[in-house]
Amino acid sequence: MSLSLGTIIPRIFLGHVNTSQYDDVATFFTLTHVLQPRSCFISHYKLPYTQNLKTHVAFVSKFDHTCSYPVMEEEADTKQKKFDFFCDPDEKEEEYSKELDVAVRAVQMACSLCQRVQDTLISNTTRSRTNHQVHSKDDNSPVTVADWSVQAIVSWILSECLGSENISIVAEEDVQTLSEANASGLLEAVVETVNQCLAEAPRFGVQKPIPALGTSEVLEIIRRCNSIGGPTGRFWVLDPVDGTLGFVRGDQYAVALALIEDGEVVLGVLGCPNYPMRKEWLSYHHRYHRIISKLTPPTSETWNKGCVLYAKRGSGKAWMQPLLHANKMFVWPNQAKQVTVSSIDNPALATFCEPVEKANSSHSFTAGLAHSVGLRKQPLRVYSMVKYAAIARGDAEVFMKFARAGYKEKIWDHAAGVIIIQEAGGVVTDAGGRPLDFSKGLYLEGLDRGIVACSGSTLHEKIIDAVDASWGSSSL
Ligand SMILES: Nc1ncnc2c1ncn2[C@@H]1O[C@H](COP(=O)(O)OS(=O)(=O)O)[C@@H](OP(=O)(O)O)[C@H]1O
Ligand SMILES: [Mg+2]
Repeated sequence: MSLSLGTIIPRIFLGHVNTSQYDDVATFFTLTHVLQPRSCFISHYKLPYTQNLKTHVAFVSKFDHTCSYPVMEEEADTKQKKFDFFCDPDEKEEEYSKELDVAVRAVQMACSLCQRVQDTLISNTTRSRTNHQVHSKDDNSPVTVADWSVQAIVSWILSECLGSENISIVAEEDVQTLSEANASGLLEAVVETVNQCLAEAPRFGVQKPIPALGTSEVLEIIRRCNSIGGPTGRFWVLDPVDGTLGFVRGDQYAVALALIEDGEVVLGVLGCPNYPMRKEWLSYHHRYHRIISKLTPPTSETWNKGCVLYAKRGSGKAWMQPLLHANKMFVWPNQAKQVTVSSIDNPALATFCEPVEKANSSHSFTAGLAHSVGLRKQPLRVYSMVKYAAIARGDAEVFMKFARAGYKEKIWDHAAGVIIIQEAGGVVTDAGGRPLDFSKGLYLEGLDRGIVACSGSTLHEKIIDAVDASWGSSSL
């Protein structure tokens, strides 16, 4: 077993630790009754130990709490017994805990990075923004320093904390633009943004890189997020800045990270840095919220705008944390509260949300559906996966998206949001009522017409029936 940042140590462990990357070779003895829960993370590259073979001291840490524990020597014939203990049924509950913990910290850091970049973007003039900070992709959608920088830091944190040999990531950005000869200014800005963010890592309980990352390392950590997904194995899915249009306009956007195993989403983490303190403000452009926040500054005790939502498959629970305040230390679970979907099932009282851009979803088709099922309120048009967050938090009841024919939905635009809604008690399917299929590579292949997410099955069934009834006469 070789140790690195993020190595998991069973509470009961017998064996030798190969620390060949360091000066010493440590003999590692059983860690008996030392940790609750039964696993911990090594947060120091160096594992100090005494020369005394009977009483070793391991410095272990579950991110924030660095402690030292006496380690007792064990007899070799107890090995099997210890192994059985390690595989007890409680282990199930621990499944993906380490991944979730790391993913939430990564998304918290990403949100902090994005807030900084968005503040700079909207305070700069339109001219300088166009020239330096916002770029167009081949499909004319915008991409910013924040997209590449978030991809870099998430890639770095997952690899450092979970072991790079196990990390496979599907993510939205590639390094083509950054690698072009005329992109040196942009690349420099990305490297600076990445290092500025990672310098803050200890506040989030993550070790920072020493020395800071160089240009080629930053390019490499972005580039290696080039997995293509598929039906088997484990891979992460990242949308570094979902709703980039909302982001550059100073409005809503999200950071979305999910873990997929054998084609199923098993973890979802969704950062919504501009989620307002009051749900009614979702329907206003974010600049109103900025003005209001300035008039009534939040105290450290109140829930500021912005949150991170997360859920583990099969837990039946979804959670929400506030973003970490400046100068505060992240201590798990960082004031997390459970969230559940709304109990409203009367369409007349329900709120439905949809994409802001009518190019992304037919507003006229959803208006017809809304009318036929009796949804009476104005649609809530919000950029990005913040719509999924609104359903999971109980702030809206329905989300519908009907893209133009031929558009293929990407897995990173939905994975994190889908599992969070499902674990919060809601339902998400395609317009034929079938689950979204994350096992077919980068796209939601086979998606039937559109996506319908609801707080409950009553509303969901009504909408699915209405789609069938009106599809033939639609122009989609
Ligand atoms: N033509 C078309 N049709 C459907 N969907 C599209 C289309 N073009 C882009 N996209 C994807 O939509 C993501 C933006 O989120 P939304 O779909 O919620 O739209 S909106 O931003 O609120 O208008 C957006 O995510 P980001 O690229 O991360 O911003 C895209 O992946
Ligand atoms: Mg997206």
